[in-house]
Amino acid sequence: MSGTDSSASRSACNSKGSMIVVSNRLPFILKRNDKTGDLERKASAGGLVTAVAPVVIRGGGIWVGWPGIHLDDPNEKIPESNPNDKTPTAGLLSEKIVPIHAEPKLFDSYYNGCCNGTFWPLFHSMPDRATFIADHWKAYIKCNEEFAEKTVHALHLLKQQKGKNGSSPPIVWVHDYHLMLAANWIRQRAEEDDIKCKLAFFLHIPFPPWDIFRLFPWSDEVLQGILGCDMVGFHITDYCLNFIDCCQRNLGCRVDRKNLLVELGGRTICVRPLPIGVPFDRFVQLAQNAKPVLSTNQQVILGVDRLDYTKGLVHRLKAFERLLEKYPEHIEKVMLLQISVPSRTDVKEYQDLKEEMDQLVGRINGRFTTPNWSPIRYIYGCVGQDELAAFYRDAAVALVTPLRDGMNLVAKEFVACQINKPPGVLIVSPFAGAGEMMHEALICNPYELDDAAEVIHRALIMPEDERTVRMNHLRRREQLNDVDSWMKAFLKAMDSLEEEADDIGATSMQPVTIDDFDEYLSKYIGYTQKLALLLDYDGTLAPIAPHPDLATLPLETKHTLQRLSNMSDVYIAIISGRNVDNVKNMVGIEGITYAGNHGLEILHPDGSKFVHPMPMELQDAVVDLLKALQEQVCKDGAWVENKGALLTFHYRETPVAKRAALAEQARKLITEAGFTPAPAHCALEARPPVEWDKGRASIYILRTAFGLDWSERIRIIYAGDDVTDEDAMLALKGMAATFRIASSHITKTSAERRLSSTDSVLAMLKWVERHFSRRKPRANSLTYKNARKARDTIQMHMSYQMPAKTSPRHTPPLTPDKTSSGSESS
Ligand SMILES: O=P(O)(O)OC[C@H]1O[C@H](O[C@H]2O[C@H](CO)[C@@H](O)[C@H](O)[C@H]2O)[C@H](O)[C@@H](O)[C@@H]1O
Repeated sequence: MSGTDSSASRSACNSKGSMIVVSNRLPFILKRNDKTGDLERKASAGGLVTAVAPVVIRGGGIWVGWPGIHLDDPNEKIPESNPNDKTPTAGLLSEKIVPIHAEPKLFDSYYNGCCNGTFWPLFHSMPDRATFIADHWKAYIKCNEEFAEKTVHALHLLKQQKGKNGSSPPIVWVHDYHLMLAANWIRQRAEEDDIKCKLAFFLHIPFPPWDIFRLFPWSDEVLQGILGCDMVGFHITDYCLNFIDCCQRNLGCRVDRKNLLVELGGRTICVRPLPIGVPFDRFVQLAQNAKPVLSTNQQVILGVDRLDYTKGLVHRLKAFERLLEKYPEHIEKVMLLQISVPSRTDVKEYQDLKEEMDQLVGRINGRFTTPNWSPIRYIYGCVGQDELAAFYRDAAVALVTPLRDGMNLVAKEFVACQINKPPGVLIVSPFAGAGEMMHEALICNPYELDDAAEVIHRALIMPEDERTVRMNHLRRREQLNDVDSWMKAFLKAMDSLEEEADDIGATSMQPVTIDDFDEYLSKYIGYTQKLALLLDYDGTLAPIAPHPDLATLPLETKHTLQRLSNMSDVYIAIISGRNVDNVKNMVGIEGITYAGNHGLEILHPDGSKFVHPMPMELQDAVVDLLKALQEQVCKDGAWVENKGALLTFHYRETPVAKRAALAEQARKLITEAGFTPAPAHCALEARPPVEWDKGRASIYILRTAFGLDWSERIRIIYAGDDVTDEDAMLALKGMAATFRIASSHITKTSAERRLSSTDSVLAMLKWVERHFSRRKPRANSLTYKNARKARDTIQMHMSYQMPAKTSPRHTPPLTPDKTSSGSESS
């Protein structure tokens, strides 16, 4: 028995039957010892094997697969594992192995021809790279028959061992695109032999949309083969829906998209998203123990991939080149470390890709290299687990930008190894399964080189607190959803098959009764323990009025907010462009957080205040600008609101015909004074040249003001109506449900949803109230004590600089800057 004894394996063996795993390869490969001529096992350290092998071993199950070598004598005995082997497969006795033997030419046609020449590119939505050759397909059928036959043999072996009235029926779990036909034959043969079993299939690569899938001439057979199972698993819901769509269109199956069910020949097949994870704790351990291998003070951008055309490596290098063109400030400051693991090296396409990569690396290095620095360090080869963990741990940015990928475990391994403080940033392609769940990563379309360069730039300059919040979320999710929990989810799905399979008739007829918030927010909030509500004031909570003093909070909104503020699990901050005392006055609720001047001042519920430091020259500049605006543009009803650190030039009461000219004049004055003019509703905000906005303020509030314990499940909602709210929506992208309030469609927004008015905001708040209403009121102010502690301990990193009038806005340092920390006063 191996040392690995996962909780998934223990739960699998409480009451369940055995498991037979069927995969193209066994969980180890056989090699012949050059000297002795004996066969030896070479163990696999992959995450999948780590999770699945213990379950098979503990349940007395069997593994069916190809041993990685063509044996002259198919009866040659499979050796036991080496006594020093500590990997999870060590306990898999040779009697629990059923090896596949196939004639080498046939196997080549099946494996290289059909699996990797046809299904691999087609299922990755790259049909131009796919070949459709009848002989390859015939070989695929033959090999799948062989796998099915050997699996039925394994079922017989189990039946003999357990006796006729033994435990519950075994689970037969067929893996991946190599074996899409096997399940149907296993079912038929098992039925003929009167052997009961539950059949499952899991696809590790994407399942393509119908328009791509139907290009395969024998696509119906593939679907029928998979539908031989009771349960079919994919990484993400999109692939499930693609599969269901194909079943309906190709085979005319009755389907239920809501409950993910397909009906064929009187049987109901459950389709389930089962996103795979990584052995999180193992990677943490590796990262803790690995010695540093990167001796550089440059920011390292890391890429780790098999050298495969699906991984977008050429696009990645070009995006990096674009970054250096657009942002030369990164020259000599950053380095792209690309590790490309050799793969399918005897296939022409892969050889061509290697050639292209070699040339591109040479060209980019040739173009940008300086005497002290080369932009790309390229490793073509394998790296050990320890070294890999060190790369993951010490990289500033991980670039995971495949053109298409079933899941992508590099993204997850990177996150697991990010144990350093402050952490790095993950960039993921939306075309990887990982991109669907890792919301807090920066999303980057690898095809759009300019945008990719922008995203890399954003990652390189991302403030420390934003990096920390994003990485905390990412790590927590991956720790919860590690490979063991994937295994558990699979076993649970197999357990509940009977109940779910009965549902198709009943559920597909049910009318949809849920409203918009139910659809969007309940999915997002789910069983959340805590909710952070970040709300803008003017135009969001209060309708726009002719004058700021008249923009009062509607009573119903006030009462709803009041009740929400008394709920133990709801945390509220009002984040406004008004000055903080003014907005607190307008809202008039005690015990919540107020941020004024777009977050430059933050008033905590306990009365203490955070004030972003404002150097003298900037204070003087505000006074000068106020004077200039008052003297030159405060006419025809226009006026300046003096908010202390900030100014707003209002022209709502100016006749429409005169507004544009007046606003233009004001814009000039604001720019000349070294401030940034930001358009608001009939107003121009003069924003100081500081890297602090509603985005940074939101992150600060979430991290410190609320005193939240991030090991709990926390959800965030942000709502705002203004361009200044876009800063927050961008900073919270992927981490929050975001609403932009606008009466009509807006083209440029980072928000996920639009709400048409302040009335819709109230409706949303009431939805939240209903959702959380069964919880107890806040007992004491312990939370705020925690918050105070958190604020006291956090290092704020911000600095001001009065820029030369034409220079870009100042970027705060990435390392703690003790001389310019924000001030806290009670
Ligand atoms: O961040 P917010 O809470 O949305 O504040 C943005 C600005 O709101 C106020 O001005 C706007 O609302 C006024 C009242 O409805 C309206 O008269 C004006 O035309 C709007 O621009 C406030 O006066 C500003 O200080 C805020 O920056």
